[in-house]
Formats: sequence, C-alpha cells, structure tokens
Amino acid sequence: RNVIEYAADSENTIEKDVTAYDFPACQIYCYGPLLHTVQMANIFRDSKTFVDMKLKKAPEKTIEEFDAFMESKNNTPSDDDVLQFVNDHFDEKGTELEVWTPTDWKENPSFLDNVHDPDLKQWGADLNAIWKDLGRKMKEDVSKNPDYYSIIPVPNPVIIPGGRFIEFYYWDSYWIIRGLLLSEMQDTARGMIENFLSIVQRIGFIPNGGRVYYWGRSQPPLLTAMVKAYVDFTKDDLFAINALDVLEHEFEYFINNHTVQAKGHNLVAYRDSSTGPRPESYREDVESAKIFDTEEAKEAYYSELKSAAESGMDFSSRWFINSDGTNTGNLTQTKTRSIVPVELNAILYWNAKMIAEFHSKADNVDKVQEYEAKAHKILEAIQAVLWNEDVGAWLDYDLINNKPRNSFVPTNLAPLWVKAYNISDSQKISTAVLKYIEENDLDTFPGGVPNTLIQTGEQWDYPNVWPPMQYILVEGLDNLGTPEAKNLSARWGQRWVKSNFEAYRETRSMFEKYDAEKFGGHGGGGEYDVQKGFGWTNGVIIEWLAKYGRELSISGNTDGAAPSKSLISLLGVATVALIATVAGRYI
Ligand SMILES: OC[C@H]1O[C@H](O[C@H]2O[C@H](CO)[C@@H](O)[C@H](O)[C@H]2O)[C@H](O)[C@@H](O)[C@@H]1O
Repeated sequence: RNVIEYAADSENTIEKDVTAYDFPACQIYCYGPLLHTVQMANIFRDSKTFVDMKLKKAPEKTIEEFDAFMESKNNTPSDDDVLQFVNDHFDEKGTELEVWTPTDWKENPSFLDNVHDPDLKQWGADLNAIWKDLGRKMKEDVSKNPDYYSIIPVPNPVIIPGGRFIEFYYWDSYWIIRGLLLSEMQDTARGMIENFLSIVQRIGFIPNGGRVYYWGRSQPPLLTAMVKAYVDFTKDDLFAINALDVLEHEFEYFINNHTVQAKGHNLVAYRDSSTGPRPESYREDVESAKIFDTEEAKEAYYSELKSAAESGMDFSSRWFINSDGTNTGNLTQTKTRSIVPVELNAILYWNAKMIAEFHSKADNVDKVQEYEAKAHKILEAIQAVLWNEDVGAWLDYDLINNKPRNSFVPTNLAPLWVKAYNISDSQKISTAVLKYIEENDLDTFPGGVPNTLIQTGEQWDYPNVWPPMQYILVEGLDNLGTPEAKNLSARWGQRWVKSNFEAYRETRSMFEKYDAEKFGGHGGGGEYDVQKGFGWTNGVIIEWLAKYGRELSISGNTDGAAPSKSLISLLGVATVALIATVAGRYI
C-alpha cells in the first residue's frame, strides 16, 4: 500500500533537516514574486485557496511564463490579468486528493456499546460515519510529479480535519488517531502514524500541516504520543521499538531548534525558520505588518506570527506582550518567540518519558537512563521556572520582561495531562489548582472552558473553546486523581459532550471550535470562517462517549455550569441556587 516506504528497521535513514530549497514547488508556493503578486491581487476570499492549487506546468516553466507575463504588463497587471494567469497555469484546489473510504471502517465499533442513551448512541454512530467523509487519498500523480503540487506526498491515506483543511495537520492527528483507535480503525491509525514517521525520515521533522508552504514550522510534537496511543490500544510493542530512531530524532530536533534559557534553565519555545508572510495567509500578514517601518521589523513580525502558528494557537492574546509587559493589545504585539510555553515543555518531558518507556520494552538499559535523565532535567526546569506556588498553576514565562505571565490559558494546567509534576505532590497541587479554577470562574461557562478570558476577536481568545484544550483540562484533572479533581473532570467532560450534542442536534454539524458563553453554540472570529467536519472534535467526543456513555443521558439536556461569582454577589447565594436548581442546571 506504500508509495513511499517507511523504513522502520533500516539503519539511520534520517538525512537532513529541510530547507525550503528542498522542495522545488516552494518557488511557487512558499515565497517569491509569483506568490506575492497572486496573493496581493486578492482573487480568492480565502488566501489558502491559491496555495492549494495544482500547477499545470513544471515550477521552472511557470516562473518563466510568469516573468514574461509581468514584463508584458509593465509589472503592473490588473487583478483580472492575474486571475487570467492563475486560470491558465493552475488547476482547482484539491485536485491531488480523492475521497477515500477507510478500508477498515466498521459500522458498529464497540465503543457504541458503552453508550446507553439512544440519542447519544445514534450520534456516536453518526460521528463514526463521518470518518468516511474525512478520508483522503493522494492520486498517483502526486508521487510521480510532486513538484506540481504543494501537498507533501505521504504513503498512506489520511483523515483530514475538514472544511478548508483538506490535508493532514500535525497535532490535530493525535485526537483523530485516538478516535480512530476507539472506532476500531487500527490500520488507518497506523497508516497515519507511518506517514509521520516517513516524513521525519525524509524531512527531519513534521511540518505544521501536509503542505510544503508549512516547511518552516512544526506544531506541538505529539508523534510519540500517537505511537503510545497505538501501542496501548494494540499491545504491538514492536511498533514502538521500531519507531524509536525516528522518535528520538524528532525529540532532538525540537530541543536543538527551540531551546531558550530562563532563570538558568534550558526550556523550549515555539519558533519558525522560514522568511516572509505565511503563504496561506499572505495578504493578511502583509496588511497587518504595515504598521512596521522597516523590512527587518516586518520580517521579525512574520516570524512571531509563524511561531504562533507553530503553537497551534494562531492567534491569541496569549502571545501578546505590549510595552507594559502585559497581554492587552492586538496581533501586532505578538511575541511568541519570547514566551516559554507551559505545554510545549510538558509535552517534551512526556516525549522523553515515553521514549524511555519504549527503550525499556527493548531492554536498552543505557537509552532508558539517557532519556529518563533528559526527562528529569526538563521536569526540574518546569518546576523551577513555570510552576507558580502563589497562583496555583504553571504559567508561561516572559523572556523580555523576565516574569511569569499570570493570565489564564488551559495550557497552564497541561502538566497535569502529561504528569509533568512530582506525583507525590498530587494532593497539594490538587488543592492549589482547584482554587485557581475557582478564582478564575472557570466552572461557570455553559459552553466549555474558554481559551483565554480576554476578548480580542482572535480565534484562540475568549469566548472560543477548543476541543484539544477541553481534553487537556479534563484528562489532566482526571489524572490528578483526587476525588475533587476527578469530580470536576467528569463534570467538564460530560458538559462538553452535552454541549457538542446540542450544537449537533441544532445544526447536524461538528465544529472546529465552540462558544463558551452559549451551551451548544459554535465559535467564530479570526481570519477564516468557522470550519465543520471536524477531526479533533469528533475524536474527543468519541473518546468521551466511550468514557462517560454508561452514565450520560441527554434528557433535559442542560450545561450544569456553576453560576459565576459576579452573578452570586449580585443576587445573593440563596437566590442563585434556587434559580439554578429550578432551571435544572446542576447535574
Ligand atoms: O490558515 C490559517 C491557519 O490555519 C491553521 O490553523 C488552524 O487550523 C489547524 C487545523 O485544524 C489547527 O491545527 C490550528 O490549531 C488552527 O489554529 C494552520 O495550522 C495555521 O498554520 C494557519 O496559519
């Protein structure tokens, strides 16, 4: 089934870290006058459309004809001229892919047996069926003529997020793969993981998504966790052992290319190694960069934006540092490279632990010690720089002002998810974290915990709620293991399932993001319309239908959110409790 073999047991096959020049298609899709001219002509409502179109002729020939075209138009073509050039030289977007029905798809995967409420069971079956809509396979021509496409060839079919996202996305795939495993689609899940392994072997790391124009940035590195999920489900330890070379390479890539120093410790921050605006949002970046006077300042700004994209949270006040050292402001104050992010460090700790675990399966004693030692060092740094005893949570660290950033983001609790803390401190951490949650009113939102408490219009800010973040919070609290933390975890998990169900009942759609303020409301804002499909959303719901399905019922479907502190002080505790009870809001 492989077009490109994933050489699991070959000698070290990883040759290099990529540069844009390794992709001939990059001269069209990643940088240069042709990209600039087309994207600035504003032909397409969504800038991503152009960079997903197939070339009709080889890149070099297209560039030659573009140069001639520009000369014939005195270097000032009208938008209609540019449209004509695009029509003459490119095919529609998405022609490289065909819809693919996963060959291992099953009508009644056993997770459905765990779901007792008939409406939820039907919904689970509907979600399982959506995998067939999201399956994509590359046409044969892609591996024969890769230079004609922006897509990165991979050997096996994939499940895509959906909507405008018609290729794989790195971190999305973690929740997709977990959902696939629960849907008993092990071959599809393994195929996707093998794609990622083959990409690390060819390119040296995994780009943000499956397009050459993402070449300068990755996303939160969850490949090792995908392998762990696969092995936990299948008990196929050999798969993990065979992947170790590649997993180590990805780990070292992140450490070597992302390390920063804070308070005498080595930690990691997001970064990008390309130049210029994001190709898929080129015009948007050029427009917002206009406030910068010099090319150097614009370039630095583009780097900050692409680094934010590497985090997966593009864009958010989480990455703003204004002149006062706070996070009020706008996109142009994005300073991602100067912020040490809690979850990236926690994930790398987790990766080191999992690599050590896989080595222990192969009795590689020295390697176990090596990776345990690496994990220990990261844990020490997380503890010393990011854990904040006073606040009761881990906080991102601002390298410009040398101080913690005391503002809520779900990732402030990411160490709970990956157990990046001393387990013996669980009770103390539980007390601190639950106080932090109460002080930030996080249990009061009917549509889930928002990504920040600041409304900027950016898509990773209030009131948007994102499935991977709900997952990190809910699984983190569950891991913490105290009765209070587990109780809150179950309440949030079940509220999320019910709210997603309400949205589905009303619209028959699954969304990439939702609305904290409205039970059953979907998200918005940012630079593109809210997308439907949706890979990670479905993955998280399938997992939680399996987890809570026996106890969950949607009769009288309500959110179960606690009243906010401001509402309590306005009306008095007794009145609010009465209203809430009458409205059936407590579960
Ligand atoms: O085109 C704008 C941005 O789109 C992607 O980001 C969003 O969708 C991804 C796929 O679901 C998701 O992984 C990411 O977290 C979202 O913010 C893309 O990843 C960005 O690089 C791109 O600039």
